[in-house]
Order: sequence, then structure tokens, then C-alpha cells
Amino acid sequence: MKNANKYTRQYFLPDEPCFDWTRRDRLDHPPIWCSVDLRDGNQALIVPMNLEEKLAYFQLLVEIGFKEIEVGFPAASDTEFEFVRTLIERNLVPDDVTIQVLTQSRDHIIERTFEAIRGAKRAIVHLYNSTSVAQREQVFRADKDEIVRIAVTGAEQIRDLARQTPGNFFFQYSPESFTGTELDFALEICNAVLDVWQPTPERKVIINLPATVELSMPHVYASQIEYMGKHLAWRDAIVLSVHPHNDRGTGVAAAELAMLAGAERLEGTLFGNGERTGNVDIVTLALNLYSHGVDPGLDFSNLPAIQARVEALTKMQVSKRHPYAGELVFTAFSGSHQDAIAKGMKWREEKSPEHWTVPYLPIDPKDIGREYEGDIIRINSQSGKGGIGYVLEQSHGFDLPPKMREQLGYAVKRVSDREQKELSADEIAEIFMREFVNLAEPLDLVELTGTDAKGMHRVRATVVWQGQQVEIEGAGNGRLDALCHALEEGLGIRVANLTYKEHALEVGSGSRAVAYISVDDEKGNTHYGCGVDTDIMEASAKALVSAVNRMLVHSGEVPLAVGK
Ligand SMILES: CC(=O)SCCNC(=O)CCNC(=O)[C@H](O)C(C)(C)COP(=O)(O)OP(=O)(O)OC[C@H]1O[C@@H](n2cnc3c(N)ncnc32)[C@H](O)[C@@H]1OP(=O)(O)O
Ligand SMILES: CC(C)C(=O)C(=O)O
Repeated sequence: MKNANKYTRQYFLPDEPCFDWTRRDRLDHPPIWCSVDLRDGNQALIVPMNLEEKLAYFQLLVEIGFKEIEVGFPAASDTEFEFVRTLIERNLVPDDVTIQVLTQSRDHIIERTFEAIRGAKRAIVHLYNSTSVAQREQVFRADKDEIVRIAVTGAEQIRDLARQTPGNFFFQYSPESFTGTELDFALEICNAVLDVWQPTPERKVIINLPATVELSMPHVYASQIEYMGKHLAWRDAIVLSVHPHNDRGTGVAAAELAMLAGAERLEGTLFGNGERTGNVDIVTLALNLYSHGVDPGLDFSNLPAIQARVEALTKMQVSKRHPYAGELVFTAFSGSHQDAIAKGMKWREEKSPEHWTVPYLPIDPKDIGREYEGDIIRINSQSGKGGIGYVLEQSHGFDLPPKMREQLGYAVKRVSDREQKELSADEIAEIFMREFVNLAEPLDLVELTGTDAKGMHRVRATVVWQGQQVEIEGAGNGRLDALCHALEEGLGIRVANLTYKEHALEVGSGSRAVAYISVDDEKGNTHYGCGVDTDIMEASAKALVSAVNRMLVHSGEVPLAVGK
């Protein structure tokens, strides 16, 4: 990148240390949230929303719980104007919600704005003009006094029209491009506007300090906000507001640090829609607070539904990696993450159901309407036994012994790697059934009968072995032991170190039992099999035969001839 010297710093630092905010590590209450989706978000869309879409979006914002909503720039277009009139005339704004409208500091635009909000129960008139060095020089070609005059003239006109127009109006001023403005000039212009509006603690004015373009690292923005909070006049009659954008990808960090530095109000949008890289994302900010145990005062308990509505109305897509909302953000494909999540979920269930500390998952996906199944653990060739076993257990109810999970894990990874694809829970179950359950090759158990006498169990089994139907018999201190002896004595198949586990299969229709058996071959390698049947005795015999079949196939052992 040979042109780096083309760029220089465009932001300004306070001329005194403003780092009190660094001593705070946590936000303990939410800011006053103001959604600017219908204005800053809308003005950045390829096709801005129409009247019906804006009405539907407004309804969504109200449902989520926003109490301040910037509904548009009424002088921008007939749609914008009509929308504001519709909200007021159809009485669609709840009593506890204040709408906000944006205006430039130009006569006819301010007049049109007041026509739009005539009769509003509560409306904030938001005045802005650009104050940065770049905009003063290049866009307005005006000196500081002229820029202050633009702001003051607009503020006076707004003050006067508010007196003459029916409705209940509050005021907000933004020195647009604040982050590229010298801080003493930002103070001067805000104070000049405040002098016009004469706020009181009972009727405050909002001073909104936008990172119109994010020019610095977030700690610089925080220090700028702290400085303004310390030095603005009329301090007890001001609500200090921020409006971060995300040009450097640190909009959320900037907003959080600004709140540590004293910002009381925050303007942003759902999922960060907005000019260029977007406004700061309120969903992320709210859920970050939530993950620290603070109720954000906004309801995102059904985030997938909110996302679907926003995507349909804005025709914008939320990225698969978007914090909290993205399709993949609660998903682990990789083995060690899956293992830790599966163990963490179990630990929580047993030890601490009221607290959430599950590794790799900053919040409980269920709290925002996400599902565990299919959302958290997904399987591909990077996955491990823990995750694969977890998916099989959650989806199909098989609770495999740990060593057996390992064997299934390798079988599943092989398929995913070979086919280069993710495997669904049903595909994993299919591999499990095919490789481990009720196996009848090369040995097929056709029939098994048994008797008990004086603690001794005897079995007779009909099996198909090497293409022939054979009767075998054996005795032992249990049915499985007797069947092992029958296999050894009748077919020369020797098994050692048998382990056994069983449980009821609760997932799926009908009550079935499942048994897992492992046997060791002569080299000491362990082979697992599984049996499923309505009868537990049948299930365990099938599990043994399945384990033996896997041993025969995988150990490469040549069994003795029939009848030996
Ligand atoms: C950071 C932000 O997001 S700010 C909000 C930006 N949003 C929008 O612009 C969307 C809605 N805007 C619009 O529909 C149009 O721009 C309108 C209707 C407001 C104005 O339209 P027009 O007058 O046709 O054009 P335009 O916006 O180009 O006007 C630029 C003029 O306004 C001046 N101007 C721009 N902003 C302001 C302001 N806040 N206060 C006073 N004058 C301003 C410019 O200096 C320029 O002046 P000039 O004519 O002397 O050169
Ligand atoms: C009008 C202001 C607040 C704005 O949208 C911005 O600076 O980004």
C-alpha cells in the first residue's frame, strides 16, 4: 500500500486529559435508545421504504420497546411527509413514544418540517448542520462565525415555529461531522444553539454528538464525549446523546466507551443498517448489556422474527456472522468447541441451571428465540466425537458410551470429509444405524432361546454364518455370557472384556430399548455395537452380535471354521 502518506489524522483530541471513563468497566443501565432506522437507515437504502413499509417498520420498533423514534426527514420527499402526517392523523403513536424529525437549517425545510409535525402529541425537532474542518472549507466555504450563524438562525426559526404550531415539541441539535470538528468549536456552536433554546432541567434539549464518519479509534471518541460532557453550558438541562457510525468497524466499541464517558442517549439502527458501513447496531449494544446481566429495556426475545421483518422491509441481509443475529453465531463446527459446549450444557443442567457460563456461547440462544438443535452444534469434517455424540443424543436419543462416541466420530468425519459437506442430524443417525446398529453381516442371529436353571443360563441360537444356517449352544452366568460361549464353542469367535450399557429410547415413536456392547479382539482393540428392539433382552443380543460383526470386519481376524 504505497499511498499511506495520502492520509492524515482528521480528528481532534481534548486539550486536557479526559480519561475518567477508563476507570469504569461496566455499563449498569441502558441508555435512552433512539431508533434512526426510519431516517438514517432509510436514507441509505437502495430504494427507501414506501409508506406502508415505513408504517410496518414503525409498528415493529414500537413492539420492540423504543420510546424515541426518528421517523424521517419530512422535507425530503412526499412519502416522508405523508408518513409523518399519517402517524399523527391516524393517531398511531403511543402516548409514551416520542417521534423525531430531522431538518437542515434552511428556512423552507424547517417550515415544511413543522407542517409535517403539526398536532403531534410529542415530537423532537432535530436540527443539524456540518461543523467539521473539511465541510466548512469544502462544502460550505464558510468561516466558523458563518457556520454558527447557520445553526443559530435555524434554532431561532425552530423556537418560533414551535410556539406558533399546535403540538408538543422538543429540540435536538447535532453538530454534524462532530468527530472532524475542533472540540472548542463544537462547544461554541452547541452553546450558541442552547442559548437560543434556553433549556431547563424540566424541559431538556438533546445535544447529539455524531461520529458522522468514524475517524478515530473508539477511545478517542469516548474522550471527546467526556470533554463535551464536562464543558457544555446548560449541563443540567441537556441530554447528552451519541450517534456513532461504523466506518472503521468499531461503532459498537465507540458507543460503549462513549456511554462509559457519560453519553445518556444513543441513536442507532437495528442490525446497523445506515449510511456506508452503517449506523451503530442497537441489537448488538442491547444484547451486550444483557450478557452482562443488564435488562436493555428492548425486547429481542424473538430476534429471528424481528430479523425476518427487517430484511423483508429493507431488502437488506443480515450477515451470517452478525453478532447475536447471524445464522452461524451460536454454531460450533469444530470439535474442541463442540466438546466444551456439550459438556458446558450438561454441567449447567446439573449444577447451575440459573446461571449461564457455557463456554463459547456468550448468551443462552434460547433467550433470543434461537434453538439449541440445529443452531449450536453442526457437523462437518472439523467436528469431534463430543459434538457428534451430542447431536445424535439431542436429535435421536442415543446416549453413547464415551469410547463409542469416538468410533462414531471417526465414521461420521470420514463421510463429511469425503463428501465435502455438512451432515444433518438425520444423516448422522443414518451413519450410526448403518455402521453400529443391529448388524447382521457377516454373522446373522436368526433366533435365540434360553432357559435358566440354578443360576446357570443356557441359550440355543440359530445363526447364519458363512452362508450356512447353524445351530449353536452355550451356557453361562447370564444370557449374554451364554451367548458368548455359544459363539466361541460353536463358531470359534472369541470375545473378551465385554462392557454393557442400556437405556430406553425416548425420542421417536413407540417405546424401544437400546443396548451398547463393546468387546475386545485378541489384539486388545475395542469394538462397539448397538442393538435396538422393543425387548431389552433382544436389544442386548443384537448389540453383542453387532459388536462381534464390527470386530470381525475391522480386526481382520480370520475366525475359526464352522463347527470348530
Ligand atoms: C449525516 C446525515 O445523515 S445528515 C441527513 C442527510 N439526509 C439527507 O440528505 C436525506 C434527505 N435530503 C434531501 O432530500 C435533500 O437533500 C433536501 C430536500 C433536504 C435538500 O435538497 P436540495 O436543496 O435539493 O439539495 P441539497 O441537499 O443538495 O442541498 C445542498 C445545499 O444545502 C446546504 N446544506 C446542506 N446541509 C445543510 C444544513 N444542515 N443546514 C443548512 N444548509 C445545509 C448545502 O451547503 C447546499 O447549499 P448550496 O445550495 O448553497 O450549495
Ligand atoms: C444528522 C446526524 C446526526 C447524522 O445523521 C450523522 O451525523 O450521521
